[in-house]
Amino acid sequence: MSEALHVMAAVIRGSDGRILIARRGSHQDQGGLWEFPGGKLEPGEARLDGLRRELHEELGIDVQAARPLIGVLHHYPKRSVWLDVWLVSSFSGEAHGAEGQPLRWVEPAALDAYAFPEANRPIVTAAQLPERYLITPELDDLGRLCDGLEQALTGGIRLVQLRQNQLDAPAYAAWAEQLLARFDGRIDWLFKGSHAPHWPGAGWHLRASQLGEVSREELARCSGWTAASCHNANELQQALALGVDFVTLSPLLPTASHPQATPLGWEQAAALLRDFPKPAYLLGGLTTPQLPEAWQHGAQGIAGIRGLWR
Ligand SMILES: Nc1nc2c([nH]c(=O)n2[C@H]2C[C@H](O)[C@@H](COP(=O)(O)OP(=O)(O)OP(=O)(O)O)O2)c(=O)[nH]1
Ligand SMILES: [Mg+2]
Repeated sequence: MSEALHVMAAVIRGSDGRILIARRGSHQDQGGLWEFPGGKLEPGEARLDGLRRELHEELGIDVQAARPLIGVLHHYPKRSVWLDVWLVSSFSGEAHGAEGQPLRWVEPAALDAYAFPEANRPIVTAAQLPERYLITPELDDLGRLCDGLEQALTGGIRLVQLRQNQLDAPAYAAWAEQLLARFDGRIDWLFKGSHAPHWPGAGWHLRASQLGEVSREELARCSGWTAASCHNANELQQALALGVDFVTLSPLLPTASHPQATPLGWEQAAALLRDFPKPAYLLGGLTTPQLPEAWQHGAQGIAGIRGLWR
């Protein structure tokens, strides 16, 4: 990281949820491609100051609320860049291309249609994913699960992993189909299992032990989000090599569901995520008020069963 160019960049989210992108000039590095506005941090400059300065210079806006979103170290043939990307959720002024660059406000899902530099793939994913990832508790009754999910939706949850380790594969598939029908389009689901789920748009969450078994071809059969459970540097590397969209990293703190596991703690998690260029949710003993701490330690947000249920 020391020799990489430290670049501050912003995912700027307007009040309607759309995201601002700009087109790089043809004379610039990565010219002609779309980017998240920003630029090089100056020597001795604090990160947030650099972000404010760049957005003022390039867009004529003043940042009012921003927090870290994702850090991506990327090696281009001619230079290495550390893209230090923040989410800007409030600003004053009217954004305009102060350097003559074209701008566009885009729905998060539509970002996939734009050509970005190679380093940007995980930033686009981070811009599309929410800050919380709910993992369902194991319940013996589908009706109770539905009631709890309705409450979670009211509380702003929209990304959910169906974890029901008490069910065999056919029973699990039956629940999955009923839940897909019932919550039609309101939840982004990730399912577990030995094969990619075949339902359109359904995601797939791999156990750590599947990282060495699943092929990239099998992963590509999944039309929704792909994710993996990771617990150490080795599993994070495997997840990166396989090419999942995001991971969970656990256990952060002691939990009731995994009492025998040794917790990572905040500092070790932050050290692991510094070198990991994909969105990661911290998991284990966390609740919503700890989100800002998770962001400060390099995470996309938090995942949880009990901590996010109700
Ligand atoms: N701002 C920004 N830079 C990106 C993105 N993706 C990506 O690979 N980069 C690379 C391209 C450049 O090598 C570097 C950013 O430097 P820059 O050219 O924007 O720096 P700057 O605004 O200070 O510009 P300049 O005055 O040197 O032209 O990071 C992105 O989404 N936003
Ligand atoms: Mg720039």
